[in-house]
Amino acid sequence: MTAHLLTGVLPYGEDPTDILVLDGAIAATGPEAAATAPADVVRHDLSGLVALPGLVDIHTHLREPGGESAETVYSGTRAAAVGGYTAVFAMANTSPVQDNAGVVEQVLRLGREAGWVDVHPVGAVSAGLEGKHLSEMSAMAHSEARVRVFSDDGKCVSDPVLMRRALEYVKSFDGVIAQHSQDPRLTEGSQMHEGVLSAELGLRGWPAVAEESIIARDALLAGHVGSRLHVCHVSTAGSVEIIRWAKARGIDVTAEVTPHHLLLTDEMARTYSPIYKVNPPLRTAEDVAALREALADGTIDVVGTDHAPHPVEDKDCEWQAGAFGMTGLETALPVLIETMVNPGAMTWRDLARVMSSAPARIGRLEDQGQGLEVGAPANITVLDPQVRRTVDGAAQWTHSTNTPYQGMELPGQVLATFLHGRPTVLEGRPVSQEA
Ligand SMILES: NC(=O)N[C@@H](CC(=O)O)C(=O)O
Ligand SMILES: [Zn+2]
Ligand SMILES: [Zn+2]
Repeated sequence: MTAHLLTGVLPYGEDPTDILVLDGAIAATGPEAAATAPADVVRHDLSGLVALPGLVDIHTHLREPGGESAETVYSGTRAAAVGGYTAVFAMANTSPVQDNAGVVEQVLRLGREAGWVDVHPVGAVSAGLEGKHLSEMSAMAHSEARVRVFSDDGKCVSDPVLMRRALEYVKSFDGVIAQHSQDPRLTEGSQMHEGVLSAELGLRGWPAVAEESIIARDALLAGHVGSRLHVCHVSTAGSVEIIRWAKARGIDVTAEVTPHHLLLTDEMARTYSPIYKVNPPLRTAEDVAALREALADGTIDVVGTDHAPHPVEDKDCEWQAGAFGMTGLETALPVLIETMVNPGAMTWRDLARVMSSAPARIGRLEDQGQGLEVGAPANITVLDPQVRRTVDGAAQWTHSTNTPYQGMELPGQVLATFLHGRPTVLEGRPVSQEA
């Protein structure tokens, strides 16, 4: 395997050093890196650029099988690599659903063939995402895909008995239930955040309580059975309070926030453009402030993109008819720099925690999220935090164009990504994996 020498990088934005990548691992840093490099090492001058451990996305929709008009495993994982990711958890709401060993192994294989990032299929909680009976959880856990994260994401596991059983069941293989917290009865026909603005715009509201009541219930259930709960895409200040309370009680709960909920508000609905239609909906400025604070203080553990590509026809329509979801893999890091790092709310080390090590731990990954120490697997992303770029959906690598940041200027660009010692991105562009 080719050796790579990354010269002049700033690990976690700190002191400059060289990093030697050899046989898929970080072999040496500092003066030793160049001194011990083999003669045929490939040198990359990355002076002054920030190096972070490869990012891990706990919440990605790759859409394959079944949704190839929006994304494929290939296009989605290539977009992930360009965004600085080295691993993604692929959500189960595909067609057929990832609710058995055969489908999760198919997604695993497609991910390996593509070679852009490590793909970890999420298993559905219920058969067919129907919320009635448990899926083949154990078969998925013990399959080659080694599934540890289970979710009906897109739908809420609303039946408390089924949720309790799922929480109990995953304990035997150290799994976690990742819940899409949305009470279905309280959100029938909902279009946007329920508040002053939904009344003004005449769009049916999605109340905060529909999220918060499910989180409270699930936290109590997880505590009761002594299991692990992960809360997907937390979007309200009230949810943050409940999670803080649950953690203080010692309940094993982790929480995730999306980049879009850290930056955008329900005000975007004034455009009536379904590009801003997402589940859970964009909330108020007060909610955004509470989410940022919770991410900084550790109440919210991770950033998950909830990358949700949709074909043009499902977004180029009136609000009511539009699909829920927005793309996010190629803009997550820029949005986090804009909302958390540049304002001084988080350091690069904090960012590495919420975008790499914590999601790897929640998903029980062994070869991701270990940092930039000698001996760690060489999963590395190198970015220029100074450059500012205007987002253009048509120029992104994802197959879909439903980015909510179209035309916005955001800081930061990933210039290089290394996956197990092999470059997947150089000079900001994907490196052909054909060789
Ligand atoms: N976030 C969304 O608005 N949509 C997601 C489903 C989900 O994450 O709940 C999708 O699959 O399109
Ligand atoms: Zn969801
Ligand atoms: Zn999702």
